[in-house]
Amino acid sequence: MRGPTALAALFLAVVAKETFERHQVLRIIPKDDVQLSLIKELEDMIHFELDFWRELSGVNTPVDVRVPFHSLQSVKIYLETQGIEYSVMIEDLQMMLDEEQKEMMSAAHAPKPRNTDSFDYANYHTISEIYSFQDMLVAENPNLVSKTVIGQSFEGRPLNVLKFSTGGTNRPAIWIDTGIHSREWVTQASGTWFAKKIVTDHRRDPSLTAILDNMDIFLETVTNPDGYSYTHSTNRLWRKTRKPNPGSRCVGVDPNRNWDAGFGGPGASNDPCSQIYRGPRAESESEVKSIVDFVKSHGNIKAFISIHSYSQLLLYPYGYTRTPVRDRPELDRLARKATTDLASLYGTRYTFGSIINTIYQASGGSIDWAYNQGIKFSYTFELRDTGRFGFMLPANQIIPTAQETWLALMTIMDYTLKNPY
Ligand SMILES: CC(C)C[C@H](C(=O)O)[C@H](C)S
Ligand SMILES: [Zn+2]
Repeated sequence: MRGPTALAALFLAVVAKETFERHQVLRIIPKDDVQLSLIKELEDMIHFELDFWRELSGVNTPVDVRVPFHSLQSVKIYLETQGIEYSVMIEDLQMMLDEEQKEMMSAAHAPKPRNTDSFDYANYHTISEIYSFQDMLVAENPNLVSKTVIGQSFEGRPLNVLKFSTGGTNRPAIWIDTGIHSREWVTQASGTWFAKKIVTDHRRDPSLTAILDNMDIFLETVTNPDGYSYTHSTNRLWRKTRKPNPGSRCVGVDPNRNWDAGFGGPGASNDPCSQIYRGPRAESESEVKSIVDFVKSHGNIKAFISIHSYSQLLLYPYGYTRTPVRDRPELDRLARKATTDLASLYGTRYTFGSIINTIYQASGGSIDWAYNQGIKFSYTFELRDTGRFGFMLPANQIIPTAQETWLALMTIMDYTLKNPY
């Protein structure tokens, strides 16, 4: 594209992008139930346009919230007059975004990778770069990797799933998804790294070879493509899908509240403007329904792992109820071993436990649905970090994050192989 059209495109790109000058991310620590309800009231003050990065959970559990500059003074006065302790986690969000953009722009000038060996795993990529990576990986490894399109997003993008298989028919399988929340960029990047790792280590790592001699792995790396594309084009902090909500000016459904598991209960919102809007009905989002249909038609998925960021947590069901799952002791033991193995590489410390006891109540979540389908080893990861950068994790942490997470994934996959059910 040359001349005026390129200039117009650049102008549109600059104009279209939402900016976050002097937005701050505050970390609020509610000390008691009174302060919890005061923060809940803050969440209901929609004119403040608060974006909760970590939802309200319990006493002494941090709540992270992005506060637009126009609300900053009022919110700080509200907190201070109520004696609610807070700290500034991110001073100026736009400065972090500019830094990230600069890194991406310099990486974008690098020559296009001709193969998956020269792909730049240490940087964030656009959806088209990830799609072409997927096609290169398939082309380079026809005997191990294939691509299945399990459906289309609302805006018509393919929902690509990479299948890693050494043969057999309908073997027991592992499901891994990354990027269901589009702003959690380290997860799509880690998923891309996982895909290459499987190909690199197959026939070299005895544990992975044993897994692939007996099981298949299904990996969806861009699980919310419309949202991911929107984080590049318009709003870096977009979390939901991009389907308009009839009767509302607000767009999108939280794809991790849209599953048929405790759907519509506490821990989701019926407000289309909420970041945790559950949608008009369970499985209303094609990005969710496509996975549901795929898992049901496959019928032999033995582990379901959904990867998010941030907070460094390994979570198992349930999120929608305090009732412990039947397999809680086993899931807890496996989570302990997986997080220990993860920490063995760089010392990254994870907390583990059930969703509702470890982070907050969340209804309509993917792994609750998977567990209720009979998929015992259902886990949600929350990757790095614990809030210093949050969703804006610097690209130099992509590979270390992926490497350490892979150790935990191998622990879970190896255990699944050795404990058939
Ligand atoms: C299982 C839930 C609590 C995971 C969480 C969310 O969907 O809110 C992500 C970490 S964003
Ligand atoms: Zn998430």
